[in-house]
Amino acid sequence: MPIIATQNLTMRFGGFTALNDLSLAVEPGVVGLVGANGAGKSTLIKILLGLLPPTSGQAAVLDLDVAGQGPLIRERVGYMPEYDCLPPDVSATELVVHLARMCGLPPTAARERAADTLRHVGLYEERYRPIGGYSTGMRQRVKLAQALVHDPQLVFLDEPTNGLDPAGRDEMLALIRRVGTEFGISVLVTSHLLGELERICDHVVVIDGGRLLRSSAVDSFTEVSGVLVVEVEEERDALGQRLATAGLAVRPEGRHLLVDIADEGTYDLIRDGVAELGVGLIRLEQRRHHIEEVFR
Ligand SMILES: Nc1ncnc2c1ncn2[C@@H]1O[C@H](COP(=O)(O)OP(=O)(O)OP(=O)(O)O)[C@@H](O)[C@H]1O
Repeated sequence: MPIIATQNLTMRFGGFTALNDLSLAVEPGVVGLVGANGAGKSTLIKILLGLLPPTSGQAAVLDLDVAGQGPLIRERVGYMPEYDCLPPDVSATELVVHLARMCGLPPTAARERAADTLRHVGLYEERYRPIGGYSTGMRQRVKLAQALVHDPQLVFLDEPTNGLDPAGRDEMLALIRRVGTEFGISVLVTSHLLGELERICDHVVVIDGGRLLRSSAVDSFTEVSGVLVVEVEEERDALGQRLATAGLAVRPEGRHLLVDIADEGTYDLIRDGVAELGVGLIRLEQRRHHIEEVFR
């Protein structure tokens, strides 16, 4: 059963079309929703939560119709909004316990669930301090915790890596992947960066100007290419010259050489070249496409 299905979904704000005849079906797993700023990602999420009635078309989440079953959808779906409106003078614990109580959990269960969830997202002692003093990364974690505290089947995460530095981004992406794999919760995560979603998603939906560009498994975006990545401990350029002299198409990229695979003999030529130079071979693998290349 698809977790999200839309049919000819269109959303107009006055004369402006934010979503244009969008039809898609998404299976459980970690799903990326990619598009430039203004592509319509947040609008789609609000429609899927039953908070914004579409101009036309249908949409269902977990087999529930957004038109009449919004409250049931929101019971089963967690939502991490793009912009935060976290109260600065309460602690993460107080906020998440409060939101768990609002979802209907009894007091003791709400406290236990909040503590577990905050630990899972990586907030420990600091969870007792007021949110006003938190870093952007900690605030994003609080937003993630409140989306997870009522044990949803599915979470919508709107730009969860916004404002994070590279290390913070990596940690957040790893956390999102764990939500999908270890906690068994399906995820719809938005980003304007294709590259970061490629690393953690099973499936990617790309929208542009409110229209569907592509909806496919990440594997099919990142098929192996006909290029080998070769990394040696030293003598990269000498190896490159040898391979070029032997007739191979070779070019340097960063610390590696990229070698076009002509035929099976290509592997033998690389092996012989490395052996003759007496250097250590660190990496020899077929390069995979990156999603970004598909859209370039
Ligand atoms: N309530 C509204 N009234 C008028 N226009 C709106 C409204 N909400 C969204 N839009 C417009 O619809 C388009 C899509 O907005 P949306 O927020 O869905 O984009 P997005 O892909 O989430 O981008 P971002 O990451 O920048 O928020 C934008 O051009 C936006 O200005």
